[in-house]
Amino acid sequence: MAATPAAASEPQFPLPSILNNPASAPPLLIAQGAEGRLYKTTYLVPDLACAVKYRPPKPYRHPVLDVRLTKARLSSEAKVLDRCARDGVPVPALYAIDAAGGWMALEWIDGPPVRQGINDWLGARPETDTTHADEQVDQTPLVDLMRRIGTVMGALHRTGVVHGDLTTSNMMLRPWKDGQGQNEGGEGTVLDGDVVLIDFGLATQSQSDEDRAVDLYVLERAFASTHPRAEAYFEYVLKAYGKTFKKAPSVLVKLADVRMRGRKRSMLG
Ligand SMILES: Nc1ncnc2c1ncn2[C@@H]1O[C@H](COP(=O)(O)OP(=O)(O)OP(=O)(O)O)[C@@H](O)[C@H]1O
Repeated sequence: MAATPAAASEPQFPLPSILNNPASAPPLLIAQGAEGRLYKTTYLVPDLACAVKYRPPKPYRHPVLDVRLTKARLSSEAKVLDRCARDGVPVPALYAIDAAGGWMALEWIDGPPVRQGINDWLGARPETDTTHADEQVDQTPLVDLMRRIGTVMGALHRTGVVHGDLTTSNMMLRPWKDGQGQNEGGEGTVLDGDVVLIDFGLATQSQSDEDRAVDLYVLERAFASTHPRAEAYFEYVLKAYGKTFKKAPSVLVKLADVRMRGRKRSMLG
């Protein structure tokens, strides 16, 4: 969705003070979902961009219940972000939170969602390029990205967190510093960047193979429907994941069960 200045979209609720502060850049509405809104502004100093996730009050809910629910959800999201950051899982840094006020301020990730990177990459290539993953030397940057996704998923699971809503829209590509990771000719591609996981609104803490396998399955399904031309590349996510922590191979075995159940369910309608 295209970003619009917040003032132009006339919210029917007062914005929290962090978004009205004259010392910060005027908030830009980046995304609006059923639960919340995502604004771009600045934090503390004019050149530190930040993302403010705001969950406005829900008029259809009892106000006491509404505050409790919003507070619980934001606190749980913040706790997960904190845990990930502590263990080196790439997630946006948490700058500030007012759970009762319904908002948290996060590091601004200055890159596109992985979904957009992959679509741009595929869009610049003829259809036939992507059918046989192993034979396409030209697709190396895509294979590399798939491996980076698998490694990040492994880091997340190793830390005891399952995301709960993994899609290529909930991963962003944080640009590399000059020269980092570029190929020999020094040329960058639309797939460059560190994979950063976002949107932990449905995340839970779990160490179970089953929960981890379902997390992978959700991503596998989302990947196949969002990027059907690149479906064959998903195996690189799983191969990389399998090498990340001791229990990863047993999660992959469990994934086969989860897939089977998924197939049965879709056959039964
Ligand atoms: N830290 C960030 N930096 C830059 N852009 C971000 C950041 N976090 C989110 N975005 C952008 O805003 C969009 C929505 O963010 P997010 O998915 O976290 O919110 P949401 O869908 O409203 O959350 P929820 O599913 O918990 O209601 C993302 O798809 C992404 O484009």
